[in-house]
Amino acid sequence: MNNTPAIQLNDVSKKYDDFTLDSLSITLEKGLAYALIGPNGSGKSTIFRILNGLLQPHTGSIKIAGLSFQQDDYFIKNKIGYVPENPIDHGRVRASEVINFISRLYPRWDRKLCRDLLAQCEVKTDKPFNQMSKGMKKKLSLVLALSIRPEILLLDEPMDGLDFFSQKFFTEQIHHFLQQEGTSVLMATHRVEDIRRISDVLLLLNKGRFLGEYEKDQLLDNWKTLWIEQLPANPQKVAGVVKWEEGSPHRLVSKDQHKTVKDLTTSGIHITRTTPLELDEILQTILIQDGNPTHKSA
Ligand SMILES: Nc1ncnc2c1ncn2[C@@H]1O[C@H](COP(=O)(O)OP(=O)(O)OP(=O)(O)O)[C@@H](O)[C@H]1O
Repeated sequence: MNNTPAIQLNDVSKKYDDFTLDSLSITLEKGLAYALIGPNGSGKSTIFRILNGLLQPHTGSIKIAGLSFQQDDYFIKNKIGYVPENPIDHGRVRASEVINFISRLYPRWDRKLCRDLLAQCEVKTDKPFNQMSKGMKKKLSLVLALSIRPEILLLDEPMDGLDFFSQKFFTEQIHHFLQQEGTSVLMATHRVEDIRRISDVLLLLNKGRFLGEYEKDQLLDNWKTLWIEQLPANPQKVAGVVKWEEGSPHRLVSKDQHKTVKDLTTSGIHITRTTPLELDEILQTILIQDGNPTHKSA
């Protein structure tokens, strides 16, 4: 089996007047789904454009399936299915002509898959592109990206503008590619449902700075809310505690429930209840606090 990573970024940086993508080094393993998460303007689309070869970084090196753009631009582009945040504007050209044109650029183009996907998600191809609705354009963009039978799917807000049925339909298609075709996925999204349904690993970014990678299931297992009647003298010193709120009972949020339980038990503090945390609260806490415990009074 080929274990070459899907994507490797080493010390990649990009500078605009008021924004710097700061020395990003990450490795994305083959066959996994990664969610790129960060507030508006944190650099997600910039990373996608760099990965597509549309934007040159100021420093660093990029490998896609072990290949670099300098040596293998053509081979790399054949491997990537890209859904941009805003679909490319094809003006008055009909969707059928767009499909025809794109199909000739990709050697692995799957004509039957394209036809089936278009029929199932009800995209009509006889309309000029600029007369299609926002959701229809996004669906066409997804169908095109999947029909090239990509090794790597780069999805920038893929569900933005889609109705519920289409969201479900394309989530299933992405799962199919992940599980049956070994495709690797990198998806930028602000939607917690998409992170929950599609991703294995979360990559967190804030203001151009990479905060770290987290396995989604581990995050949900480790982060818990612990309810206690008696507050420790120094809650910030209890292992794993990232924030606490005074109340009756007091609420402790732990990023490592086992360590926190052990510490509290050693101090003789009784935990009345342990409850799960929503993924959005976990992500928000990591993004806002950047590792520093916070406290809310009653
Ligand atoms: N061509 C450009 N010239 C100057 N600044 C740019 C350019 N493109 C992006 N930026 C800036 O880079 C920063 C990151 O933008 P980017 O689009 O990568 O963020 P994002 O995380 O995708 O945001 P969002 O979640 O809102 O889509 C922003 O401050 C943006 O204004």
